[in-house]
Amino acid sequence: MESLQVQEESILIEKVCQIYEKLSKLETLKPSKDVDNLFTQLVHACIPHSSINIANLPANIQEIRSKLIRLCGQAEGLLEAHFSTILGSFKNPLHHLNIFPYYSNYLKLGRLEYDILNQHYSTTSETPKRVAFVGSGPLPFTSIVLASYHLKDTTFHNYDIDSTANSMASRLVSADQDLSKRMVFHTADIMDVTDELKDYDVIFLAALVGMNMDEKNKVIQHLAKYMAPGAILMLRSAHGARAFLYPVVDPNVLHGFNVLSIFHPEDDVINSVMISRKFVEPVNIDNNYLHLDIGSLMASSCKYCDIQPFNHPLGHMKMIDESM
Ligand SMILES: C[S@@+](CC[C@H](N)C(=O)[O-])C[C@H]1O[C@@H](n2cnc3c(N)ncnc32)[C@H](O)[C@@H]1O
Repeated sequence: MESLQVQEESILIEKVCQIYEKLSKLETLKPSKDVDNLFTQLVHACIPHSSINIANLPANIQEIRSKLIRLCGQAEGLLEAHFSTILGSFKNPLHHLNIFPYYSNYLKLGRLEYDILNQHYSTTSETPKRVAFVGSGPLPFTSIVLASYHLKDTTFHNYDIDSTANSMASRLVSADQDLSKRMVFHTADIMDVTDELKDYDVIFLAALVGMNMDEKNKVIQHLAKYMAPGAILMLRSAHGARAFLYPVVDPNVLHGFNVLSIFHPEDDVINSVMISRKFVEPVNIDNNYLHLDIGSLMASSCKYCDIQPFNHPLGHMKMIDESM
């Protein structure tokens, strides 16, 4: 690695550790000038470094990273609850969403996720009718943005383990004729939700559900078990130094799914977007049933990892899934 890059990365790591030290000493992570200032510094420090490979960092930095991700998750939850409370005081909260400082980021992320979903969802012009968002929180902006601007006939089922988050979230849409009917809220740990998961054409998994690799993989394997064959799983991950802020989803552990593409934004959208499709029915090859597990055969690069299947050894396999 170039010495300049090594130098830049050690400056970044020094800065991240300094910010972590200050955040970890704060009484509370509720929105305040100090908290906002520290997180703004953290985001501005991380965004430019998309080439750093977090997996190569030493154990002590990895430990700081996993603690920092939890602090970021806590602060995000408190920030969303704070603004959801303010928005809930308006007659129609949906007319005031832009008071949230990162609303434009959600508009961009929603557009990005919609475009990627649109590209892979289906060769026919149909759109998903039932979408679940897992980890919707007190400010379910992704569901609101998709329902308002992109998927106007789709019903959104929002799952959150926290009943307070759900009552705050449902308050935001209750005054709206359309969204009050198309936004449903379920209070549950997603790990306890089983059969109903097969009812969804698309499931979004929030970045903050599963705060480390093990927890994230447990949720993904649970979804793999209960989702309908061919249904789409949209995941939020992180790339480069953005992985100091959010958990990373490793495409190679998505057993049960074909990873169709991964997009790493270069602008101020923090999350990477990964789209995958649950395996279709087993394919009968000369009477030996075989699950289509080409995920592990996939080649992937970085930047825009539009994962293309190799000419895999079973090339003669009849693909039920038209998008292969
Ligand atoms: C604060 S929101 C933030 C969503 C954020 N925009 C994202 O993409 O992650 C994350 C929510 O996930 C919820 N959550 C965490 N683990 C969960 C689980 N196992 N089942 C359902 N909801 C969960 C938390 O209660 C929290 O409200």
